[in-house]
Amino acid sequence: AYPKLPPGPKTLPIIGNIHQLSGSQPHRALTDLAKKHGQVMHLQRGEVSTVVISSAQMAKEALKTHDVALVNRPRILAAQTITYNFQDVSFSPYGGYWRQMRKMSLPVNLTDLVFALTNAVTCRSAFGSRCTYQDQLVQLINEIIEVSSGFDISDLVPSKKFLHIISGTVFKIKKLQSKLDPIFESKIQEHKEADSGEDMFAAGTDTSAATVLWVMAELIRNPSVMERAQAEAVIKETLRLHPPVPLLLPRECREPCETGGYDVSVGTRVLIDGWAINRDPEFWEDPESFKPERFLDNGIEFVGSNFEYLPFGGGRRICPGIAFGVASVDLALAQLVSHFDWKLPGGAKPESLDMT
Ligand code: HEM
Repeated sequence: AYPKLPPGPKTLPIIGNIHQLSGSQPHRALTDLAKKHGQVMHLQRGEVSTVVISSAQMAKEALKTHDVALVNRPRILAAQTITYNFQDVSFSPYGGYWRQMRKMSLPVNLTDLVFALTNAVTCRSAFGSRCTYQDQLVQLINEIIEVSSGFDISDLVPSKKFLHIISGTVFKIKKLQSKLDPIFESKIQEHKEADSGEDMFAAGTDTSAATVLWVMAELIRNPSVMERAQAEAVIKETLRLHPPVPLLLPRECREPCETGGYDVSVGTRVLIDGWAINRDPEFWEDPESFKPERFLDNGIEFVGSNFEYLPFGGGRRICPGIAFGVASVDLALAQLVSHFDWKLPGGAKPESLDMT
């Protein structure tokens, strides 16, 4: 017998439904289609048979009941190339290697990391871009701090120039300068030649950064929230309305299963529309409004046990970076919100912010 496929829009020859998904925000197109065809919907995207899930109840079936059946990722070409044949966590097939990779942890030198962080922040603010020579720069800055501490002979006996030469200080400083200059030169050169596209791309795809920016946008539009900002509730509400990975990462069926009464066969791509689910009026009162208060006492957590809230996905392939991601967002926001008042330039109205 033929498998019982979920309902879906009519397909065209060869392309199937691709024409209905063009544009930069497929989650919005999928959410609109699901309103017509249902919370479990079938689409043909070229050769790829795809099931789209757009409700908490169906997401629970997919991520909990059928977690093992739907635990694989599709073999996306870009991922295959960039990760040298799926050697990363996100796209490696389910199995021993993936399990090992998820567990992997390394000892770190916290001092180096913190230094690198503050340096990276400074570097980005000063130059507007990432530092190619960050390691060398950190090393150089350490040495510069050492010779600038005011305890060098040249600082203690400033008038006796010959001492500065004999002690080697002058030579040391000149050497530091000769190492530092080319780094600054190359930064200036890069800046002149910059096609800022790459940077924009990096920033746009960085989940934590995207979250911080969305929080800031929401706080500018909702100044009263800014005052009584309960950081975690604000972050949760922002991730509800603006999940940086709105369709989670795609799954691929590895064992036949049934979702919502429909058959899902091996090889079918399964997309979970977190964006639609996070805004489902059945669960969320006034779902389009930014109201962090709703998270103060609803007990909803990031960890994927509430299937009406899926910013980090769920099941075995849930995001392993939740704690890290939330901490980074929290850290950045604490700096931004507590030290500055934020308004739009030129007296622009907060309502004029483009929230798409
Ligand atoms: C606000 C920040 C972040 C958001 C919203 C986010 C969201 C997500 C989502 C939706 C998935 C797909 C889960 C699924 O398929 O059910 C995912 C997977 C993943 N995330 Fe995150 N993420 C964030 C930060 C991070 C950070 C900081 C790291 C690493 C330090 C990270 C590492 C990963 C990895 C490795 C996977 C693939 C897991 C697997 O396939 O087994 N994420 N993330």
